[in-house]
Amino acid sequence: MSTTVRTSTMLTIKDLTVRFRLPDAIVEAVTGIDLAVAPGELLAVVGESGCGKSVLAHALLGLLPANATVSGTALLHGNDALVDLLAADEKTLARTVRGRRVGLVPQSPATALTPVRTGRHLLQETLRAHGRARTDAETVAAGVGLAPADLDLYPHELSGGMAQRLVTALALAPDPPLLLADEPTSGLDRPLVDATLDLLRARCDQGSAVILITHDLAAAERVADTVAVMYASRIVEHRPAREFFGGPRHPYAHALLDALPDRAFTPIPGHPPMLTDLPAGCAFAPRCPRAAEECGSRPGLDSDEQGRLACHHPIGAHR
Ligand SMILES: Nc1ncnc2c1ncn2[C@@H]1O[C@H](COP(=O)(O)OP(=O)(O)OP(=O)(O)O)[C@@H](O)[C@H]1O
Ligand code: NI
Repeated sequence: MSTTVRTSTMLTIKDLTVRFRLPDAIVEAVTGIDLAVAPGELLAVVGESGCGKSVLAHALLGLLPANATVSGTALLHGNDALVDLLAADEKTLARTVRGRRVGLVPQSPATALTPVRTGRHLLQETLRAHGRARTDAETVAAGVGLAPADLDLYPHELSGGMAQRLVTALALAPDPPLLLADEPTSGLDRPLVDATLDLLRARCDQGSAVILITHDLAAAERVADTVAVMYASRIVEHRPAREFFGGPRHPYAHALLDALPDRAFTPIPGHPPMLTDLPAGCAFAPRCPRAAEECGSRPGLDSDEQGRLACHHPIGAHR
């Protein structure tokens, strides 16, 4: 973990907002996200189910369905030309961005894999498509704990955990400078969880940037440099991992940590709000032990000593 301020950036997201049109409602899936990630940085994006984590990743790669409206900018830096991922056309995204400059470990590996090809075929095809034909598929597979024999299986013959490892290998194979890993450890046993996390960490240490989307706070604690907490489509806290795990300031972030088995193991009462019907004020207020009258107006995401926080009554505030 590192608390140093980085000067270069790999991706700069400004005011990213995603709405889904439904026949009788609008889903406020992602709202006003400002976020940056630097080469060598592992940013963990955490939060309960349905808070907008996957939609954020899909927006960056132009993978949202037709009922979505996206606004904002997402500048991808790096050795290749600067590109705004939110303004780029499908041809640019398909030819130069997806896979090559920005890798995605998708959340649902089973649906992401072509059913009629073995893992070996898929991996070799990916390596070839990205100019890495001389890289051995078995070596890449070994990195995620897949044996050579596993590669000869078809997707339907893979266990959930094996499919998960295969999609991770497929995302890593082109060696993208930015990797979006959406719940890459789901369905894995603890040793494989740790091995996958350490693999992502190693990529960062070699200079890649990784955005790790996870509901597993323990995973984030193991490898993240920075943590962004999402609640009801917005970032509510963002700071270096060391400070975050040492004592988050947002009551929601605190509750998330308290829910961990090796901490208080206390579930958060209630449920997140419906994204079709968000309250005007702080979205967490109805579940928050610190909520007061001011929380009826929504707090801005303001900078504090180490990061950013959106809360009228943060933990550790001297007032
Ligand atoms: N195509 C769509 N049309 C309408 N609503 C959608 C669509 N895709 C996603 N949503 C909604 O957007 C919200 C955010 O979903 P998202 O998948 O980003 O959540 P998440 O944080 O990744 O949750 P999980 O941890 O369960 O993966 C959810 O309320 C979801 O129902
Ligand atoms: Ni998701």
